[in-house]
Amino acid sequence: MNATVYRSTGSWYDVKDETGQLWKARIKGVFKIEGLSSTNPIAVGDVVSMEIENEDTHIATIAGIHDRHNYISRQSPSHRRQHHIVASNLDQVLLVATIKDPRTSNGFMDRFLVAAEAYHVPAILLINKQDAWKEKDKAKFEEWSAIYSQIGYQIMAVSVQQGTGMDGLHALLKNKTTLVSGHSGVGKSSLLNALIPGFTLRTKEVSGWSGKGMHTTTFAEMFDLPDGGRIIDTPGIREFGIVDIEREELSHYFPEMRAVLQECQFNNCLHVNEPGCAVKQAVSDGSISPDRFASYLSILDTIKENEWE
Ligand SMILES: Nc1nc2c(ncn2[C@@H]2O[C@H](COP(=O)(O)OP(=O)(O)OP(=O)(O)O)[C@@H](O)[C@H]2O)c(=O)[nH]1
Ligand SMILES: [Zn+2]
Repeated sequence: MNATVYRSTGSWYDVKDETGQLWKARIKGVFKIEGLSSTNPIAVGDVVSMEIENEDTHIATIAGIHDRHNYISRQSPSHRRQHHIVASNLDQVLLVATIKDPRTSNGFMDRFLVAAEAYHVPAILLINKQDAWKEKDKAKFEEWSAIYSQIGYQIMAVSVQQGTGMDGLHALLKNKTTLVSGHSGVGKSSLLNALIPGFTLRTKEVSGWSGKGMHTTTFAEMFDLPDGGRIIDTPGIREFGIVDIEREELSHYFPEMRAVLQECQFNNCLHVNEPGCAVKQAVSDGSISPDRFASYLSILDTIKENEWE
């Protein structure tokens, strides 16, 4: 029987079978996913084949894993050469961001988009707290909207608190598996509460009193949407690592640069100060946003640093 992984807590997984029944499952045997050394053999979103161990207690064994369409991983903090798979089989990733209180930086959004490109997952930018915008904030949204929609990203404004823009969001999420991300304070919890019935309850249930304080789970968790579709929450994960990107390939993850870089004079052009650079030309004639180019240079810099570590 096939089942989908909804939650992972160490060696146990919550899986849902095709009839919608939940099971507590553990792995039988050894899993090795070729070409990738990961700290977790199974991740949220994985489709597994499951064998029932105990019908009454709903305990099952995971006997195999189906090929992943895609996945998002990050570098393991303790083992730099190993990856931790955050989630798999995603239709899209959604970044919750804000223009004020707090202001999400362009750099942060662009790093998210580069990661999404590198993992081949479509990305959506959801700009929350529209209700709090003054004229200059509206202007900022218009500016972002022009930049990002022109290069092919969905960007939309909402107020989770007031419910504005939520119809459009529901339409985007319907029947899709969407991983939701965002830094602290942007209203991600408020959003998930609005989308997922019982979200607060579920979160409380997985947290516990450890003696040192409430510990909240840092595992990704998947939830069903009432109208079809699934949401993956990644508590505690602030940013996906841009793992394994070479300096020479970074510009391929900026769609607007990808479109012109064949015209650079040198085919290994990094678009920094090489002569005959089509990307720099596009920045100066206004067809590539200077903010996006600044993000490119700043990410390029961090890749340079990594090489020396
Ligand atoms: N004005 C306004 N405030 C909002 C909106 N959505 C959420 N907030 C507020 O923003 C603050 C942060 O919201 P949370 O939902 O806790 O944000 P979070 O991103 O989960 O943040 P952490 O819990 O720190 O990870 C709260 O005070 C919310 O009431 C909105 O649409 N408009
Ligand atoms: Zn160039």
